[in-house]
Amino acid sequence: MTAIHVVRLAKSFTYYTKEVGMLHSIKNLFYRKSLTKEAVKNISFSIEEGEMVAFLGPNGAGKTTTLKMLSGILHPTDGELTVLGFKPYERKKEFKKQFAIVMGQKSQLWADLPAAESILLNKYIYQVEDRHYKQTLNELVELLDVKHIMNVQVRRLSLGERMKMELIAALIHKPRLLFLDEPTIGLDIVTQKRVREFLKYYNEQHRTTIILTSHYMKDIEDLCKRTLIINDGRLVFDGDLKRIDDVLNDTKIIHLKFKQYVAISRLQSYGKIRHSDGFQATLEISKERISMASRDLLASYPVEDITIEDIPIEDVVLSLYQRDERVSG
Ligand SMILES: Nc1ncnc2c1ncn2[C@@H]1O[C@H](COP(=O)(O)OP(=O)(O)OP(=O)(O)O)[C@@H](O)[C@H]1O
Repeated sequence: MTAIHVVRLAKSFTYYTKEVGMLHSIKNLFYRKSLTKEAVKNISFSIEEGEMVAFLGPNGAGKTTTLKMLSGILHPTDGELTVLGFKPYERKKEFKKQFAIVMGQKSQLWADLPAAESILLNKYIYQVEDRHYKQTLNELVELLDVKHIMNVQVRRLSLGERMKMELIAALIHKPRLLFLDEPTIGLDIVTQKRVREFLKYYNEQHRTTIILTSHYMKDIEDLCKRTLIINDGRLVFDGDLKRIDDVLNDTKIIHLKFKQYVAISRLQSYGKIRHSDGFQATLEISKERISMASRDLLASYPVEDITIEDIPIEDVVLSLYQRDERVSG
């Protein structure tokens, strides 16, 4: 079943500029210059129930605006939008019961109370039956290993502990759709991994549709088979991020360590030189030529060590932000 269906969705904001100074303030009483910002420009996509999809893009690309339209906070300017069979902007009670939002940078728990109290409050807001509440709470508490801190004031919890509580509070009513906005931001590597493992397991067990934004590529690589990339309000990539390298990038990186000095000019014919000091060199060589070039380098120069790497996925994604056309992966 399709969870989210979006056709030519668009959102523009009209806002007013105001110059500084008394004279301008008086002028503004009679005349205000209005500007229009097209934050989301005719994007179309569908997400099936149970999918875990990443939503990426540079700052100001239109991610939050899109997520706000999907959750009913903003009304679209144009286009069609169906989420779990509802028009989100109608804000029906039944729709609100079926999704949850977790934001890494903004807590939804009462800071002065233990998380258990906020979670209980959500039970009443979402009218979760006692039996289901106990069952879900036990499952989540066990999976996230937080039994010992359920009654600690939220403001006393570490960032990682708080994020686990945010997840429990968001999932206590078993939403069918979960929006995760930077869920691992600021967490140490071990806790990031723990949160990722939990999300993966939870998605597999409950088939909850999850949309995730994150600046950590590891989150996306580990969790999402599908990534939507938005740039300047347009959808520029829809596919598996692992495939983005095949589609967009035709080079690899080769690191060389020499036993003796090798002049930079002798390496230029192999490809683009990223760095060279005579004893170490880093080159970008086309994927087609990489095996021949490495054989040749080993045979012709006093090579002590050689490693071949893919271009980091962050760099490939960055190159996509600088292009205009859409790419499929
Ligand atoms: N209420 C508003 N009025 C005017 N412009 C807005 C409004 N909300 C967002 N914008 C503009 O729309 C564009 C998209 O903003 P949005 O917050 O969706 O980006 P984003 O991809 O979530 O960025 P970030 O990663 O920085 O959070 C930005 O240029 C932003 O300044």
